[in-house]
Amino acid sequence: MTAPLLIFGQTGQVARELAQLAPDAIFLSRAEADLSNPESCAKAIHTHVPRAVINAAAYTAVDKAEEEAQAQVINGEAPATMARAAAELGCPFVHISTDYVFQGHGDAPWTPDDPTAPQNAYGHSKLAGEDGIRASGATYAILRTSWVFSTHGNNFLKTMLRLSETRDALSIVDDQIGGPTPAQSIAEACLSIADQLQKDRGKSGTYHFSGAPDVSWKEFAKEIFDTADRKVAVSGIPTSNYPTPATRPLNSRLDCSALQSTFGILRPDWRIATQTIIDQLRRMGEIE
Ligand SMILES: NC(=O)C1=CN([C@@H]2O[C@H](COP(=O)(O)OP(=O)(O)OC[C@H]3O[C@@H](n4cnc5c(N)ncnc54)[C@H](OP(=O)(O)O)[C@@H]3O)[C@@H](O)[C@H]2O)C=CC1
Ligand SMILES: Cc1cn([C@H]2C[C@H](O)[C@@H](COP(=O)(O)OP(=O)(O)O[C@H]3O[C@@H](C)C(=O)[C@@H](O)[C@H]3O)O2)c(=O)[nH]c1=O
Ligand SMILES: [Mg+2]
Repeated sequence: MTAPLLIFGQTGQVARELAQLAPDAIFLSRAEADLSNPESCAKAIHTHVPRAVINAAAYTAVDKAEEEAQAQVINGEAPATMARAAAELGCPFVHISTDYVFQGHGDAPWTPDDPTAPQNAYGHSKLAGEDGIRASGATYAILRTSWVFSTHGNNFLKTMLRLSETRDALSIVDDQIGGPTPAQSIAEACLSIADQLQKDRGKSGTYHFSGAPDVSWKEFAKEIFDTADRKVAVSGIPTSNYPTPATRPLNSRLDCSALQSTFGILRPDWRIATQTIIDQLRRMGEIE
């Protein structure tokens, strides 16, 4: 019998897509492994002796993270502790990180080696997790992605569809640019990376992965409304006109070429997934 694939997270956007693609994997809920108790996560890895570990759990409420110390433990300490346990067993560790580790100046796509400078507490917590994993001694892949959306959970696409039920005009920031990324594509990438790392530990490292083309949140919103046949007038506003507790980077473009050359994984066109997800939400009766 081959050892199982062990996945932290069960209810999140990426975790649910992983469950579709890898039904035989073991998925750990918060009750089974609570990331606010990192040792419980290390223990789970030692109990299951997996062939690889994927961490799809995280604290993702960006504004709330500004005042919740828990985010630092869940995103910072837990992944580092998991990676050390994986190193002890010699199994690869695949982890998802974020564009929010970057400062966000300029307009060039960030490469994996570019200097990081998070602008908010969530970004700091995710960078701490990355640093801990890189220092763990594990064979690892840190996959930085951005603007994740799917039929499940909380995401910008679902927020826009919800707002369109009651609003005929919306103001959306048009000076934050990035790549919306379907959760399903991230799940596919994580599974392929886990398999490839098992065969070739030399691929260990930090990589970028986001949907193409890069757009502003306003352009993403417009595509969502066009695709779902919603009549909403969208006007672009600068970030300064949409104050939030957490500062977001303006330039979230990610250079994904290293992932392509090392793992053969291409950027997905997020417009195709937008159509697919809206069709699915209709079939599920969640939208008209
Ligand atoms: N969402 C986005 O736009 C982006 C996400 N990312 C990263 O991608 C990864 C996946 O994100 P996504 O799928 O959107 O996340 P979601 O917010 O959809 O899901 C988060 C998951 O983490 C679990 N979780 C949260 N806290 C704990 C805890 N203390 N112990 C155990 N499990 C916990 C949640 O479980 P429960 O249901 O019990 O709360 C849930 O299953 C994360 O690492 C995130 O940082 C990167 C860039 C963009
Ligand atoms: C609802 C709304 C949002 N916005 C803006 C606010 C923000 O800049 C942008 C997106 O809003 P959100 O709250 O979805 O963004 P946010 O939760 O910050 O999304 C981020 O989540 C974390 C987990 C990540 O790692 C990032 O990659 C990114 O996806 O849209 C408007 O301009 N008008 C609106 O009516
Ligand atoms: Mg959010």
